[in-house]
Amino acid sequence: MKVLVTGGAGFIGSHLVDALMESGHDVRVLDDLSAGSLDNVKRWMNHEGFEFIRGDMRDVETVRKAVDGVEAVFHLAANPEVRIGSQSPELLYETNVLITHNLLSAMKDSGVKYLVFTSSSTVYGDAGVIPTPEDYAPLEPISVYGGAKLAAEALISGYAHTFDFRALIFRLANIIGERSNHGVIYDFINKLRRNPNELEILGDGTQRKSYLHVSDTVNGMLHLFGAFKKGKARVDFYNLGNDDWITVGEIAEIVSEEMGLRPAFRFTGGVDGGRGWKGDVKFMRLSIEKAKKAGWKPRLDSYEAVRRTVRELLGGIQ
Ligand SMILES: O=c1ccn([C@@H]2O[C@H](COP(=O)(O)OP(=O)(O)O[C@H]3O[C@H](CO)[C@H](O)[C@H](O)[C@H]3O)[C@@H](O)[C@H]2O)c(=O)[nH]1
Repeated sequence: MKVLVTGGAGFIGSHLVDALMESGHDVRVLDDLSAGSLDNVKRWMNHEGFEFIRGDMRDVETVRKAVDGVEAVFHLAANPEVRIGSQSPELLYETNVLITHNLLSAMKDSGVKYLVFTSSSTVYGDAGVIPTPEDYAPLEPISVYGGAKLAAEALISGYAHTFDFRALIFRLANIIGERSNHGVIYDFINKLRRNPNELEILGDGTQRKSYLHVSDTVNGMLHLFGAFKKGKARVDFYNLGNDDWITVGEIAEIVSEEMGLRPAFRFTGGVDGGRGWKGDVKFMRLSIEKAKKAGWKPRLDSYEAVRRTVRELLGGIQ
């Protein structure tokens, strides 16, 4: 199958590209390299069946060229920073909603049959039910980022029903692993490299969320896409996460231990009752029963995924 991966030079995208190439698909990547890196895909650069387009999806013509001739689009291009919502809401709109609309607009005049989208747990906001199932309502995001992801989901559903393609939407927990270049583990490692004696922790450290390793994420996406293709649903939704969860304070302990340090922890206190920033969901654990029933389960729990990621980012595991 010939596929387009938007954001394919990014963190999750490049791991997905590895898996797709390894299973013999033809892969075209569209990436503006704003957060991703050519290094992440360099092993495929001179490979038959691999094509790289550097381009910004805010440009409609770029997107139109990228979808030409592909059967499926994996849409991972996005700005993943929840925390910038109060300073740069327009940027989150453009890099999550506008680019998705440009993609849908290009897809309606093309032969693309499937769209796979990486949405986020943040669409649930401060969910009243934990673990939160896919049919939880009302969806009330508390960040501009979560709102942008939900808007993108809604547009995808509307376009899929109107223009006869099928869409699979993943609501991801906190995804971590090799090549990630943002988020709590990356931040803690960098802070401790700068000052090994003290670690600043945003919020009160009790923020508790599910973390899923990128290898489990990509396995889940491809397994469930295979199942989705055999089914009939026009649009379907799956949470991908873990059955357990871990606090930011516990993550700080694991990072310190793996770096061989015993820093003093300095909690900033944060906003709105100990959140790291405005819009930071404090408690997040998704129900993954639907994905499990379809035959997927994570290999690493949240604690194992965090420890493995710390080792990967420190350079121990390639
Ligand atoms: O230096 C830091 C950085 C983060 N945190 C805390 O660590 C937790 C996790 O923060 P991340 O930045 O790692 O991740 P987010 O929960 O904000 O969001 C991540 O997971 C979401 C889904 O759950 C989205 O998909 C999003 O794109 C992705 O970055 C937060 O509670 C935050 O307050 C700190 O205490 N100190």
